[in-house]
Order: sequence, then C-alpha cells, then structure tokens
Amino acid sequence: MKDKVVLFKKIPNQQQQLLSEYFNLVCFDKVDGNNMDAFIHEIKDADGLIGAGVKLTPEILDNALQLKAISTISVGFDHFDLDYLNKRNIALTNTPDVLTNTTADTIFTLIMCAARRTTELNNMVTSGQWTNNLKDQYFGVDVHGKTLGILGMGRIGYAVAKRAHHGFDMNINYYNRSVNKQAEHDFNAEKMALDELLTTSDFICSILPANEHTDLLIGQRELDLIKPSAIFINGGRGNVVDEQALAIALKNRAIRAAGLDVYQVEPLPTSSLLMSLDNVTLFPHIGSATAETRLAMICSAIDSLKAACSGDLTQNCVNAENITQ
Ligand SMILES: NC(=O)C1=CN([C@@H]2O[C@H](COP(=O)(O)OP(=O)(O)OC[C@H]3O[C@@H](n4cnc5c(N)ncnc54)[C@H](OP(=O)(O)O)[C@@H]3O)[C@@H](O)[C@H]2O)C=CC1
Ligand SMILES: O=CC(=O)O
Repeated sequence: MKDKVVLFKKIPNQQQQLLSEYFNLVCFDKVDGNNMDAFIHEIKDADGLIGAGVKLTPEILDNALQLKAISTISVGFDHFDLDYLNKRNIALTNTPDVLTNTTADTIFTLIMCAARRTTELNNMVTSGQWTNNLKDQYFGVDVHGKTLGILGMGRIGYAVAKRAHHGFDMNINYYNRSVNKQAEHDFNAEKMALDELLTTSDFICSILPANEHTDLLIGQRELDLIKPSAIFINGGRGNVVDEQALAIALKNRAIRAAGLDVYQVEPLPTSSLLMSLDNVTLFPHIGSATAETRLAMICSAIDSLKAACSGDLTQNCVNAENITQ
C-alpha cells in the first residue's frame, strides 16, 4: 500500500502528479487558521508531510500518530522543534545546495543596493525629484576592494565570498564555529572572533541560521562595534539581530546603511521603524525566489521525502543520526 502524504503548499501540477504517483496524496494549497482543523484531520494517519511556510508545532504534530518523515521545502529548519521530532522518531529533510547560488545572488544584490542607495535613488527619480545633476549628498560607496565580514561561512557564505573575492576583489573575514578550509584556501579568508570582525569590516553580512546560539547575536553592544561607515546585510534569519536596535543605529547614522531580506517578525509589520528609513533596502524574504530555484527546491524535497519514507535517510535528512529504523 502507498504511504499517505499530506502536501501543504501549492506546487506545480507536474510535481504534484509525481507525488501522487508515488504516494496516496492529500493536497492543501496552503494551511492557516482557516483550514487548520481539516489539515489536522488529514495528518492523523499520514506517513509523510511536505511543504513550506507553516510552523508545525508539537501541538499540531501530536495529532500525526504514524508520521515517519517531514520534508520542508527550505534549507532553514528553525521552524521545527528538532528535539520533539527526535523523540517521536520523525525524520526531517530540507533542501540545501540547490538554493545556494540564488540566495548568494540575492545577498549580493542587497550589498550592491545598500552601497549604491538604489531604493532611495529610484524613489527620487520616480517622484520627479531628479531635476539636476546629482550632488555628492546622493553618492554611494564602492563595494570593490573593501573588506567583507561574513557571519556564517557555510554553503551560502562561501558562495557570497566567491562573488565578493573573485568578482569584486574584496578581502574576506568570517565568523564561524568551525574553520572553513576551502574558503581560507580559495579566498584567503580569515577566521575571526565576532568583535574583531565587526570592528574591521566595511560590509558585514549575516547568513547565520537561527539556533539557540545565534539568537540576538547582534545586539546593541555588537552594533556599537560596527564602523559608522559600514553596511550591515542580513540574508540568514531575522532573529540573529536586534532589529529595533539596528533601526535606531541606522536612523542615527551610527551605521551607514543596511540591506535586509529576513526579519524578527515576517511579514515585516508596517509599524516597523525600518519602513521609514531611507538608508535601508528591504526585501520580502526572497533569497531563493527565482522560478528555477524554487522548482529545484520542490524536486529536491520530493526526492528526499521519497527516500526518507522508504527508510533511506542519506538524502538531506537533518536528524538522521537520531532516527532509529
Ligand atoms: N533569505 C533567504 O531566503 C534564505 C535564508 N537562508 C538562511 O541561511 C542559512 C544558512 O544556509 P546554508 O549556508 O545553506 O547553511 P550552512 O549550514 O551551510 O551554513 C551555516 C553556517 O553558519 C555557521 N553557524 C551556525 N551556528 C553558528 C553559531 N552559533 N556561531 C557561529 N557560526 C554558526 C555554521 O558553521 P559552524 O557550525 O561551524 O559554526 C555554518 O558555516 C539557513 O539556515 C537559512 O536560515 C537560506 C536560504 C535562503
Ligand atoms: O529562508 C529560506 C530557506 O530556504 O531557509
């Protein structure tokens, strides 16, 4: 008999068809407060779940009595309680690698936009205020040749460093727990303590995942260490940074500018101070959002779910070592 799988995100028909050939499939285009009861009813006898954008709490998953595997269509998995999944012996798979280059492209776009003030200048043109040759008060700063400090030299950090080093002649510093020998070899990257990286970098770029050690890693004390001429980028997770303290630092020009794709609360509330600042570029969490990459993520998530449901935990299973077969 086929395993029962509940899909909780709209995916293209072709990929949905693939899933239904392999599994007994139940589909939800999305799950929210309006259809949570129906979703909970369907997961009661499900073997697998696949989707994105829903925080599947222990309270919800307690209803899924025979669940073997969850496949999240994202590389980040901080919206799951891993200890709980381990206790329940539920495998969790994610989608690393296929989104690395696209996310690095997005992060580099933020670096460029923040440095060259593209949002501010675009608004100036479209509001009809471009009436003369621009004075130096509108000039940006160079990116090439500067020092980039990367928080989180993992897959995406490495891909950002590659663009920065080879494309823009940037010096690369990084903060990580482990040494990234590849980055040190390929880009002459230097591993540093956090404080040293913050005080010496012209661009600081966080691509850290959310975990208990990274929560509010960049608070007021750390922001105070950043050079007033420096630019702060966050493409990892919003809870790494004290967003209110960052907004105040930007407002006071204690930091030149910022480029953000992720926030403590998403979607970013309209009441956020960040919304009223002209020295910040705000993206709506679109790091991996190209047509090609989102499709690749869906395909990867399907392959990993098939593997995990059949007992093969070698494909992108983040808690393989805690699952007993
Ligand atoms: N904006 C967007 O749309 C996207 C955001 N992301 C985010 O980017 C994150 C990174 O993705 P990816 O590069 O593939 O993941 P990796 O696991 O390859 O990289 C994460 C890096 O962070 C480091 N790290 C983790 N915890 C700490 C810590 N406490 N202190 C210092 N360093 C730490 C890790 O090294 P070490 O453990 O040795 O310290 C590792 O080098 C994802 O988890 C996700 O949250 C990903 C894709 C798209
Ligand atoms: O934030 C996106 C992800 O894939 O993680």
